[in-house]
Amino acid sequence: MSTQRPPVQLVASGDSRLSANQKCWPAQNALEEALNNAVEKLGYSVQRAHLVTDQGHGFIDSQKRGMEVFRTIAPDAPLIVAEAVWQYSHHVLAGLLSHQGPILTVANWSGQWPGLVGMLNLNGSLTKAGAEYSTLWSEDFTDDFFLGHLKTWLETGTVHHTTDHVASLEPKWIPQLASQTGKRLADELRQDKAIMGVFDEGCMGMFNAIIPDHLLHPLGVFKERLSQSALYAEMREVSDDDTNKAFQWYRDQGMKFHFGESDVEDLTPNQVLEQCRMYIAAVRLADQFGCETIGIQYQQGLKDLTPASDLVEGTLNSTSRPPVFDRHGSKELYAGQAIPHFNEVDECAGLDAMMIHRIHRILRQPVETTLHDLRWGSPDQSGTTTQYVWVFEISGSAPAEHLGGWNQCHGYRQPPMYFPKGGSTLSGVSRPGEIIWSRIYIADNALYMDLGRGESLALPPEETKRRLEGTTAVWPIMHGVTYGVSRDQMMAKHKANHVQVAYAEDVAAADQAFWTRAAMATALGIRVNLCGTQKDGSSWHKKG
Ligand SMILES: C[C@H](O)[C@@H](O)[C@@H](O)C(=O)CO
Repeated sequence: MSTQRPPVQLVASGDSRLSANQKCWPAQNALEEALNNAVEKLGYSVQRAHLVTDQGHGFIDSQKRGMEVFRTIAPDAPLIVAEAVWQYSHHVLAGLLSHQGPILTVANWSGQWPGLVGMLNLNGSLTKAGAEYSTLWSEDFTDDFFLGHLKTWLETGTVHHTTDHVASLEPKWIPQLASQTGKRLADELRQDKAIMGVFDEGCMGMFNAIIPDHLLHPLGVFKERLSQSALYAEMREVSDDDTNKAFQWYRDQGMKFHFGESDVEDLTPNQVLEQCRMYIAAVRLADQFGCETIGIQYQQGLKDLTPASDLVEGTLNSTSRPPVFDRHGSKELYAGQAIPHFNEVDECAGLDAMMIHRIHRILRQPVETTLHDLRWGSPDQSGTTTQYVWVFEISGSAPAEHLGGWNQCHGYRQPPMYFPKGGSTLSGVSRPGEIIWSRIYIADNALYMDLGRGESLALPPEETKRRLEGTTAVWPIMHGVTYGVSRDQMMAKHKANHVQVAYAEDVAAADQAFWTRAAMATALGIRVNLCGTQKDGSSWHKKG
């Protein structure tokens, strides 16, 4: 039956780090086997467009390799991009943008490696580029949701997901006070302007994370393009005394570093000292260039020079952090304030964080915010809730305030396959509370914001352990619930790399912050989508 039809082509984009590609290859192999079985059951066949190399993995591991592979693929062939791992979108973007046949991105519903995140990054990048694609996910590729959609794609070349949980915001829905505050804050930003410091744009092929200047400038936000070499040079200027004081500060606050002996496998005090230097250097550069927010790319370039920047990033996002003085020791910089940091230079998240800070400051709500990956999700097995619980997790840091304070924070070594020079994570479990979640993304040459409400839940230790062990246990986690948005709705509408989260004191305060953000974003010209429902299940449009 299958022999009559041309085979579906399959490509797999990977990391650019050989160590990660080799370690994660077995998971990709297992995904492809299950996926091939599903396609074959439906009467079609799959052909891999590139083979396993003598390096011991079958991933496209660079843009160059991606272009070579795509030169061999018939331009109109049906094409699946299958992802079980974190991948760099630019490896395959060039080929996908000129491909004329139907494209399907697929990930396995597994937290083991960030494959879902990799696929979502690719989806966001294709969306920004205006490319047509369909997308699917599955736990074992035998469920009806997956097989039904796969059949449709094989037969018609597209899959449609209903997104009726999303409403395009009409300004008249916004309550008056929130509308006025949001508009005032937007006017201030446009009038006074603000600087976003970007340490090496284009982190890890995240095309979707780069906001084109012509979309950013009308908001009053301008990029200062900084270099990670400048950060490294500034680190070398930080005195041993200042470095040691910062290290002592973490210990005095009760942060628990999990040290070992081996620099290759374990976290060592020297790695943390280097991170303290980086933290001080980053604050000084932010001050020198007048940045309201900064983003450090870190994984490429910096990872071969110094330990990972996560501890730095989480610390910058915390209001309570080691004091930093200028080089002469005369003036404390950004005293009493967090300096919002957008990990992996996700500029969309950076813009969002900047808005959150301005809004939550005025509303006297917690300003600390972070992005997370939509890493995985699983129904709660502890009997605490019947709501679907996401694993919001990011690759190394969250603000200490989210994790319940510094004495609840743990510093573990970053996984060696990603970070050869180690570095401490800023890990822990996010405290329970009401949250506002959001994601800014680019489509149709415009900025969009999806906005929703939800909750960070407390789950018993065994359930937390299950979730950590099902993902990357050394990274910080939030047990996230999204009001009125199911797992598949959340996935289908996700066109960003990350999800941004901020807390508010209670339901009313969170709703107020939600509406004020909607108002500020609208006044800035960002197109806002309200997702899901209020906490009590009622729709957003009835309010206001
Ligand atoms: C270390 C990995 O490469 C991470 O960067 C990846 O899982 C992400 O967090 C992507 O947002």
